[in-house]
Amino acid sequence: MPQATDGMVDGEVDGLERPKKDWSKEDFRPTNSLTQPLLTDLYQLTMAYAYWKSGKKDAHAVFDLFFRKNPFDGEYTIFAGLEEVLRYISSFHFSEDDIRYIKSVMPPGCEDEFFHYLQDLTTKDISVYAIAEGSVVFPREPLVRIEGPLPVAQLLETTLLTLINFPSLVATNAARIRRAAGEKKELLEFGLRRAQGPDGAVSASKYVYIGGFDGTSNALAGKLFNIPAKGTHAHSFVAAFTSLDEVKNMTMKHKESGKEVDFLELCLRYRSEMSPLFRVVDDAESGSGGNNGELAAFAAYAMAFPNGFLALVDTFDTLRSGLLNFCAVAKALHDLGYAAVGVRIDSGDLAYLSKEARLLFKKVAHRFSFPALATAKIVASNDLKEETIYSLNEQEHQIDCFGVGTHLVTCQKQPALGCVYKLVEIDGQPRMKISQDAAKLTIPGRKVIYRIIKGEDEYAEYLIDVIQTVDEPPPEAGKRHLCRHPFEEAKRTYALPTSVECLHDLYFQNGKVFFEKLPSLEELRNNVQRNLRLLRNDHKRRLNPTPYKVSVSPPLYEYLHTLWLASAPIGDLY
Ligand SMILES: Nc1ncnc2c1ncn2[C@@H]1O[C@H](COP(=O)(O)OP(=O)(O)OP(=O)(O)O)[C@@H](O)[C@H]1O
Ligand SMILES: O=P(O)(O)OC[C@H]1O[C@H](OP(=O)(O)OP(=O)(O)O)[C@H](O)[C@@H]1O
Ligand SMILES: O=C(O)c1cccnc1
Ligand SMILES: [Mg+2]
Repeated sequence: MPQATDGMVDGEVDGLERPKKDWSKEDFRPTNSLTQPLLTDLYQLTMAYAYWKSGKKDAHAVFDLFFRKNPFDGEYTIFAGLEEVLRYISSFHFSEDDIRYIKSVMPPGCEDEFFHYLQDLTTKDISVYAIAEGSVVFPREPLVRIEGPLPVAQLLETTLLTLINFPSLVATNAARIRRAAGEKKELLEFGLRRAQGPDGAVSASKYVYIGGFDGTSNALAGKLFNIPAKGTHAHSFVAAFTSLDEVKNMTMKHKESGKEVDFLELCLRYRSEMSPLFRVVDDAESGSGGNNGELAAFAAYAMAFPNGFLALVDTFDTLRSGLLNFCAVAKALHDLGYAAVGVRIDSGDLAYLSKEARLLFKKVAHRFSFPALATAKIVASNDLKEETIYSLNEQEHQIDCFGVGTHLVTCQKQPALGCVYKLVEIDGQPRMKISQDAAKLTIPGRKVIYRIIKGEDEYAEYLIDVIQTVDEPPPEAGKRHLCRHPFEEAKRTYALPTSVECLHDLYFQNGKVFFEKLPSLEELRNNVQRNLRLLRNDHKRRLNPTPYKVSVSPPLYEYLHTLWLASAPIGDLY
């Protein structure tokens, strides 16, 4: 049985050096077999037919995928899902069975030749430009730019959106919870049972790891993505033991000497000696102190995992039973040469109970010459969310590890990110979706984003992003660059870059994925932390964060406004 040195029972992957990702060894297909060309809205297929029918099958289209508002009342988003997009695009193909189905649902009268066209359709003429996965991104920035034949690029819309919206949302949620908890705390994802189905769960486990969580209870996600799989135990394990008789006469050997002792007897002796510190009268017969079933469960778990003993202490009474039973078993383990790990608290006032637990650990550590107990790990769970963690911080909690499930994986505070996919150019002609609401205008044409960075090394920070047309020269380090608000004329600023990063890169062309540009999950996780370090604190704070500036270059401003005026009809008042 693999055991974690940090006490959580965990999978073998943790603690091992992770080898550099070798993509050639992978079957580069979508993780979820539901990710296939038919996983789209029917209207993509009907539009593809109408494009084909009207002679637009070879029109060259450019689509931008972007969102308009950051989630969770925040001012940043973590971009995630690109690898799955590439897995999907590179394996895109309609099966014969798909074609039969499409024929059956398309309006009657569609020409047969279209279905032959669909059957032979590939993404070999599609190019995918994107921002690196794990980057911090902002409203209106094209996260992905798809170029290629109109019907094919159109058919990708819905699937790409579903492959990016949830991953980016849940990775952002995780990054926010990491920020609330602080760098030093351990964060575990416990959401599988409450997630929106198997894909919601597995995706969440993957992307919250990228966002800054340390591990997951989801064993399949651990296996699929090499994420540390970790966990404690449930209330059912405690409830399954009702009396001390169930672990009576079980002996345990000393780790070094091999000397055998009656483990339960040792636990009972310590419980009795410790009970005054817990202000209970310990009487194993009447059960007036620590609950006997609970002690039996803890003893059984400790015997199974002597190096990884972490007890769920809130089944009966955290202060009077759970913590007492834990300390007694921990001391018995200590006598046998093992180190207990800690406790999990899953109900009640988590700040108060964690502080009381720490005090009791310190008292027992001192009284029983058992110093390691003073720093035993305290895990907390129970409906945790970002706000609760901030509140627990204010109350000076003593929690070392947060187990977070429902709110994290379902993104209860904001259950969807609103990425959209808009046509911005066709056959070299710019396209713009006009709206009364300036925030909803699309920025036309093929564009690229530059991120202007101020300062170096530990003083480096993101200053402003500037969207330009692909033909413009990039901003240069050390040269003032004029950046304009995309829609408000008076809002302009000069920015002086110390360095400039081009955010877009080419990831797929001529049917080939540029694997050398794809990071491993570990590298993605590091990329998120690097990006967040470079983002100023005022953009990241919880309350009323400052919006990060996303600007356009003067030529793009002119281009966009000329097109806007040309496209907006003029009214006639009379
Ligand atoms: N000190 C605290 N400050 C702020 N929120 C807390 C604190 N302690 C716990 N919470 C949160 O308060 C909520 C308590 O949930 P709830 O009222 O269901 O109580 P419970 O402890 O689960 O009780 P029960 O055992 O009766 O189900 C949880 O969402 C938990 O995360
Ligand atoms: O509260 P969440 O953030 O969703 O975290 C996951 C929850 O799932 C478990 O509870 P459950 O009652 O299902 O089982 P248990 O017996 O292990 O507590 C765990 O104890 C947490 O309370
Ligand atoms: O391992 C745990 O403690 C765990 C796993 C899933 C859900 N709640 C808790
Ligand atoms: Mg629970």
